[in-house]
Amino acid sequence: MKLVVGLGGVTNGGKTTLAEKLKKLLPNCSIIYQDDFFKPESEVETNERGFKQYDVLDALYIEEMVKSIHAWIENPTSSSFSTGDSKVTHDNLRSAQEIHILIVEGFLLYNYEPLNELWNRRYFLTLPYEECKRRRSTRVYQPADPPGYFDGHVWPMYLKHKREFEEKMSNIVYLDGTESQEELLSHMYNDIIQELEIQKSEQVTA
Ligand SMILES: Nc1ncnc2c1ncn2[C@@H]1O[C@H](COP(=O)(O)OP(=O)(O)OP(=O)(O)O)[C@@H](O)[C@H]1O
Ligand SMILES: NC(=O)c1ccc[n+]([C@@H]2O[C@H](CO)[C@@H](O)[C@H]2O)c1
Repeated sequence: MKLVVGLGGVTNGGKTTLAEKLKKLLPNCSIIYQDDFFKPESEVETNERGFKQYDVLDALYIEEMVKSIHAWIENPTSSSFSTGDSKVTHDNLRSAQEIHILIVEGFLLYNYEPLNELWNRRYFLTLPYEECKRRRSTRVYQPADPPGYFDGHVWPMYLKHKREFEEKMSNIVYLDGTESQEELLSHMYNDIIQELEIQKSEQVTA
């Protein structure tokens, strides 16, 4: 059984932290990081205000990411998807060897149509503007955010993309990024376990 999980959400919402904690708990769990598919700086466009356009699909080799997801679906045990040591704690997950879970984490997952048929479950981490801006100001990207970048590019693009996918899809599980890491972990873990149980019962009845 394979489960492809989208963990989307706002920048600095805690996606990487949460994905890595989940991987330790879930059986045969791999992660694909959308940030690994950014184009080099020289290929990212600059707008008339001098802002590099990083928070748009065009800044990413998104087709390569789609290929990586397909490669995992074809062969989830391949060595290019490290699964680490998981501790299967849930009693009902007896046949853990047969379960393979892929978490794809990224800030722009639900605005690219070819990806939308791949998700078994979609999550989306949110933060209020102030908290997002505060967390982002403590991070150093390569290249670093120039002054005014958050208000002039990052946040408006976040709102635009969120509005666009919300017009088209409704089955998204929202996670409040201001909750503690433990709360977020247990929320998402329990939800994934439930989803696995549903898939298992569907397999039995099929
Ligand atoms: N639940 C939480 N509560 C408070 N702070 C958190 C929480 N989860 C993560 N953080 C902190 O927020 C910052 C961003 O976390 P993380 O790198 O996991 O986010 P991200 O969504 O992957 O970010 P990005 O994709 O923009 O790089 C880090 O400093 C992290 O320690
Ligand atoms: N990884 C990169 O190349 C890079 C460079 C500049 C900015 N970013 C930011 O990463 C966030 C997504 O995690 C986006 O908000 C980008 O602005 C990434």
